[in-house]
Amino acid sequence: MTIPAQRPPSEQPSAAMSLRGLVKNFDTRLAVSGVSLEVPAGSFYGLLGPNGAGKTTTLSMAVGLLRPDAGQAFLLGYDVWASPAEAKALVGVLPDGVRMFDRLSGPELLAYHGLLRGMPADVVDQRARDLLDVLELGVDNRTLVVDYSAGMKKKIGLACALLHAPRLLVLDEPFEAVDPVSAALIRDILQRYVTGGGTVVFSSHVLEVVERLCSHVAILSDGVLRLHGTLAAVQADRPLQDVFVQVVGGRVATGSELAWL
Ligand SMILES: Nc1ncnc2c1ncn2[C@@H]1O[C@H](COP(=O)(O)OP(=O)(O)OP(=O)(O)O)[C@@H](O)[C@H]1O
Repeated sequence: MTIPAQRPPSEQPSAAMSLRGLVKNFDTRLAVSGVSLEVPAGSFYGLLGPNGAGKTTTLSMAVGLLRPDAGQAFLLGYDVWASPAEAKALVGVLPDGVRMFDRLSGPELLAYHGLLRGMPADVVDQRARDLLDVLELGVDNRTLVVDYSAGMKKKIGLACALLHAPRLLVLDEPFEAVDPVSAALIRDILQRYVTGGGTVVFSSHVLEVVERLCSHVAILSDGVLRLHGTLAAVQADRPLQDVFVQVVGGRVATGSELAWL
């Protein structure tokens, strides 16, 4: 039976991403415990949290890579599990820890992604060249992606996410392992993308980047959304670092740790 695509009531949903009560257990471990979040269209949304907080699990459920035990995820008005083709056509995803087809070169990987998305070959070719050039990966670089450095893998993953000019970008730690020059370049690309009407949701541990870029912030810990809203409201005139430590709790050093070292 074919399930009809559920068109949103409005052609322009005000939320680019809407998460409703997402839950995920891994065996006996509750990784995400009822996360609900509205990401306004046109926002630059930073998802923060300590290691193991549930950021990757939440984003994976949000984009249809991991089936939730409970809850729903809507992307630009489409239920990602009921209407996956419609939802995924509008979204670019940089997943964390998902294997790419890394026995291809960068240009081949982009061509593969573009053609899989049904884009015309000449458009794929032109955009792939632009992306490889801008991200300094080498337009004619025949190195296989498996042999790329960690930062280069991040950048080719970002290029794959951007290739079809999606309306929403969901990026899991896009700044991890990239050098400062590339990070500045990626910040610039993403800022221009949001200025042009796109929406970005990304996870990061780099608070300075979040503070500089984001219009909205959410802080997750132990699978629970602790705080979310506009950057100004979340900060309330405090450095984001202070808010983060206060919200997630922090171990206080006594000075006697690893005394044997
Ligand atoms: N496939 C899996 N099988 C079992 N447990 C998992 C799996 N994926 C994640 N977990 C667990 O779920 C919890 C949340 O993990 P997740 O990767 O979502 O955290 P994170 O906030 O992205 O962490 P980090 O900042 O370190 O990347 C952790 O306790 C992790 O050990």
